[in-house]
Amino acid sequence: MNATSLGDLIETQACCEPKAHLSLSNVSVRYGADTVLSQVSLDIPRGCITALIGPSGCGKTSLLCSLNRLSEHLPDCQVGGEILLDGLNIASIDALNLRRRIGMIFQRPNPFPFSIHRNLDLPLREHGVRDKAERERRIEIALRDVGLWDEIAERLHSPALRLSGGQQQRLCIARALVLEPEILLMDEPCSALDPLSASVVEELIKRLSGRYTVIIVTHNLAQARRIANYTAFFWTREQQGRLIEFGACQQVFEQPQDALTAAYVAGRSG
Ligand SMILES: Nc1ncnc2c1ncn2[C@@H]1O[C@H](COP(=O)(O)OP(=O)(O)OP(=O)(O)O)[C@@H](O)[C@H]1O
Repeated sequence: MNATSLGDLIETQACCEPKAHLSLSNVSVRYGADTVLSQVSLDIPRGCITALIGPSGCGKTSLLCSLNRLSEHLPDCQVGGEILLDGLNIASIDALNLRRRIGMIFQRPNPFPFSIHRNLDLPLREHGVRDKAERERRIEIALRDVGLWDEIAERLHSPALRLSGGQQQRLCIARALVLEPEILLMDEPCSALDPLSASVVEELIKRLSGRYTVIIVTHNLAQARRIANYTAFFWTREQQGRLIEFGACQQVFEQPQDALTAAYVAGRSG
């Protein structure tokens, strides 16, 4: 991998604290006998947006799912190597607590088939927030954070599935935020939305950086350039996904160190 140290990278990215929030060492992902991602070592900077890019099938989603151990629920999936969250191995963290700290947003908005309010109240209850006033406080803050409060405050108890696709996706982001996470994993969060809703969600992701560490999988290279501070480029070699290059977004797009990266970001491959 052609990457400078995190300290060097941070100097070019004033928005970020120089500490790694997640540290990956030799992470690999297998489904049964097939290794689909091999030997990924990467420090994810705190409070920044890191985009994972690369052609279809190179293991971006598999990597994302291993970061909050969602992969444990995928049949035959085995994750090797070490993933540290603030220096602590995620294998040693209780899974419910880990998923509170590391929220996930999927490609297709997936609100629960309940009211808008219950979509946010339920996770709070599940995570043991017993005080109703506290739950209401957090629900309002989360809805304000995603810019939904003014749009839906009058109909909090109406079905979430009646919201537009873009509003549903923002509700799903609020559902993660209401648990006061540190990290948000986003798997192509805009790709199923119409262009206007996609740009609203993209703006929201930009606003969330700084407060949260965001790791976003995107096929939209223009989007990665617009919103990411850092970019990790993956490629499949010998049938295994590999991290080819990681660096400040501008460097990866404008001065890639690897010929594969250069071809991909220029649209000549993948
Ligand atoms: N649950 C699963 N069981 C078996 N193989 C899987 C599973 N999920 C993914 N794979 C395989 O792992 C490889 C990597 O898939 P993954 O979805 O992680 O790649 P990706 O880079 O996110 O692709 P895309 O950009 O198309 O979403 C692919 O060959 C895929 O077929």
